[in-house]
Amino acid sequence: MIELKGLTKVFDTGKARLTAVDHVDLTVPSGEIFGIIGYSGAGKSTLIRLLNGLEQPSEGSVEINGQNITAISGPKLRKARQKVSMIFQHFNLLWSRTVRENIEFPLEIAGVGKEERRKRSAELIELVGLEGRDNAYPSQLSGGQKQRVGIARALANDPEVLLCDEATSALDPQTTDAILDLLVDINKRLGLTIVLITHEMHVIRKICHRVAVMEGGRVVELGEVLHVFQHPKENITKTFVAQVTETEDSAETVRHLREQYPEGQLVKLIFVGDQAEQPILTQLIREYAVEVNIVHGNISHTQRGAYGTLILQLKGTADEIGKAIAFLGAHDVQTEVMGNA
Ligand SMILES: Nc1ncnc2c1ncn2[C@@H]1O[C@H](COP(=O)(O)OP(=O)(O)OP(=O)(O)O)[C@@H](O)[C@H]1O
Repeated sequence: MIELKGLTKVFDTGKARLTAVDHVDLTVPSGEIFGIIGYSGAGKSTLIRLLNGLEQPSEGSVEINGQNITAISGPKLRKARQKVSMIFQHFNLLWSRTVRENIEFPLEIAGVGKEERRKRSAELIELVGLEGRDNAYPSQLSGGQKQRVGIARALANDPEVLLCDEATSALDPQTTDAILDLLVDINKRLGLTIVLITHEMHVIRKICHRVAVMEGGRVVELGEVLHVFQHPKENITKTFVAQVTETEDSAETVRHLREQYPEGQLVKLIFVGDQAEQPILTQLIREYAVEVNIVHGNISHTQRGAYGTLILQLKGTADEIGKAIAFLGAHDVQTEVMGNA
C-alpha cells in the first residue's frame, strides 16, 4: 500500500517559490492500477519523483508498505527504492547494450550472479513477449518493443510498485493498446501495484481502477474510473472525460442523426456498469407498443465494467413513447430525450 500524507514540494529558484505538489493526501491499496491525470505543469512528474525517493518533500510523507521513505537515506533508501520501479516515455534504455543486457543491468547492480541473471532475464523476455530478440540492440527495435524492454528491466528486481511516467505517450494507438494490455496482464499475474501518470484519458479509461485529477499541484478530483466517467464534477475532469466520449457522441453526430431519422423521438440512453449487460432493450421491445431502432451506439470497457451510450429512435403514440421512457428510467438507465426529430 502507498500512503501519501500532506505531501508538498516547493521549488525555490531564488527569485520565486513554486509549489509543484500541494498537500496531496492519497492512499493506493496493493494491487491497484491507479492513474494520475493532469495537464503539463500540474505536478505529476514531481509527485512521481517524490514517490520513488528521487525528490525530497518540503512537507508531508510517502509511506510504501508501512515504510516512510522520506525518513530514510543511504543504503536503506537504496534498498527501499528497489521495491519501486519505473518506466519512462522515452524508454531510457542503454543503447550500447542488447535487450538481454539491458534487462540484466539492474540485477548486475544488485550483485546478482551471472547464471541467475541469465535465468531471470530469459523469464522476463518471455513475460513481455520478446522471445528471440535477446541479442537485438534498442536501435533495432520498434517503439513498442523498446517499452517492453523497459518493462522487463523494471520488473527484474521483483518490485512491489511500478511507476509509469507517460509510458505510452510516444507510441501509436495500436502499440499503446498492446503495452496497456501488457501492464494489465502484469498487474493481474504478479499482483503488482501500478501508479501511472498521463495526460491521456483513454489510458485511464482502459486500464485504471481509480483516478486522481491534478491541477496546480493539488488533487482536485478522485474516484473509481467508472464513477468519474459517469459523474465528472470539476470542469477539468469534464474536459478530460470529453477527450474520450466526445468523439463517440459529438454534437455533429446528433445533428446528423436528426436529419437522417426525422420521424418519432430520439432518445439517448447512458449505461454504466452491469446495466450494459442487462437485456433491457429486449424487454422494452416486448412490452411496449413502440418501434425501436438503434441508430447509434458505443460501449467502452473499463477495468470495472462497461459504460456507453445508445441512441434509439422510438416511433409510436406519444403516450406509448412516454411509458417506454419511464420504463427505462425505472431500470436506472439515464435517459435523455433528444427532442422530436
Ligand atoms: N526542479 C525544478 N525546479 C523548479 N521548478 C520545477 C522543478 N521541477 C518542476 N518544476 C515546476 O513545478 C511545476 C510542476 O511540474 P511537473 O513537471 O511536476 O508537472 P507535470 O504535470 O509533470 O508536467 P509535464 O507533463 O509537463 O512534466 C511546473 O511549474 C514546473 O515548472
